[in-house]
Amino acid sequence: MRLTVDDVTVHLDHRPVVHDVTLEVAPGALVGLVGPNGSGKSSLLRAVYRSLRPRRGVVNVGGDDVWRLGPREAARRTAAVLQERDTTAAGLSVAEVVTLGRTPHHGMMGRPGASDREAVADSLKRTGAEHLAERDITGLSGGERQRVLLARALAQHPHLLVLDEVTNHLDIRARFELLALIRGLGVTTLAVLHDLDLAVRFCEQLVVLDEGRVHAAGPVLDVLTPRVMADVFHVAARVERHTDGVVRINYAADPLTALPAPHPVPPPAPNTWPGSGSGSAERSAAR
Ligand SMILES: Nc1ncnc2c1ncn2[C@@H]1O[C@H](COP(=O)(O)OP(=O)(O)OP(=O)(O)O)[C@@H](O)[C@H]1O
Repeated sequence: MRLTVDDVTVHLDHRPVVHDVTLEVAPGALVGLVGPNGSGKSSLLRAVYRSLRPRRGVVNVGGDDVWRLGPREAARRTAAVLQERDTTAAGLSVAEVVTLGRTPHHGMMGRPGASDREAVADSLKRTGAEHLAERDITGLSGGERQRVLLARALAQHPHLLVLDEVTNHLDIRARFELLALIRGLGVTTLAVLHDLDLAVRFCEQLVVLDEGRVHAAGPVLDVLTPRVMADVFHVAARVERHTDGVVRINYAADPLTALPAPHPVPPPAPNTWPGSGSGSAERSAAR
């Protein structure tokens, strides 16, 4: 399903923190929502997953304004994975936590049936968390826990997934694994990502928020120009597609002042490190 956010303004504490934001996520696409601290990313996301009512504007999922749907119908469409440590699940097994994702389908009082058990098993499998099913949720590592929370969201069978900094606190391998998993899901996803290096690698499209407004939106290479890197993120960097096809950020030697060279500098050839012996070969060749 398609997500459209149309002219949304969000107030917190009687002041606007998100101003007139319009954006779109095509069905099945993964769009990264990036921006500096305090730019309004989480507040905008809250308006999308129906936790903070916008002062103005419309959030539309699959053709319906989510703020006009009942909470249960909205929960059937949208699942959120957030960065906060969710203590409501303390004492539950992983399988029980993932089963909570089925609540919008069978209701608070309803008992999970065969289709719910199937959905739980399937989402544990898709997230590689089957082996954790009987573990207590509180005893998991940060990476394991994020997988389980993603499994709970998938068990909801959402049409839209919203993710708020789900890679925080994960080690580098776990970050790559989680984002590769999310990208492979094929579910329409809007993800707040703090780590720009991961955002450019895994998202085809980005929305850059700055001071609550959309500063730029579109394909990564069009959006993260040196100008935007400087004006919004206040660092000197170029975002480039390297010869291996991967988009990477090339930061200046001193990212706080100078721009890097226009093209990535190739890494030194093997055996040219000081003391490796080939330096002397080079020197003799130069003689
Ligand atoms: N509960 C609140 N009450 C009042 N102001 C808030 C509240 N939560 C956030 N804000 C303010 O709203 C603005 C946007 O905050 P928000 O958390 O949406 O930004 P963010 O881009 O997600 O930030 P970060 O990258 O630091 O997580 C900030 O100025 C913040 O101080």
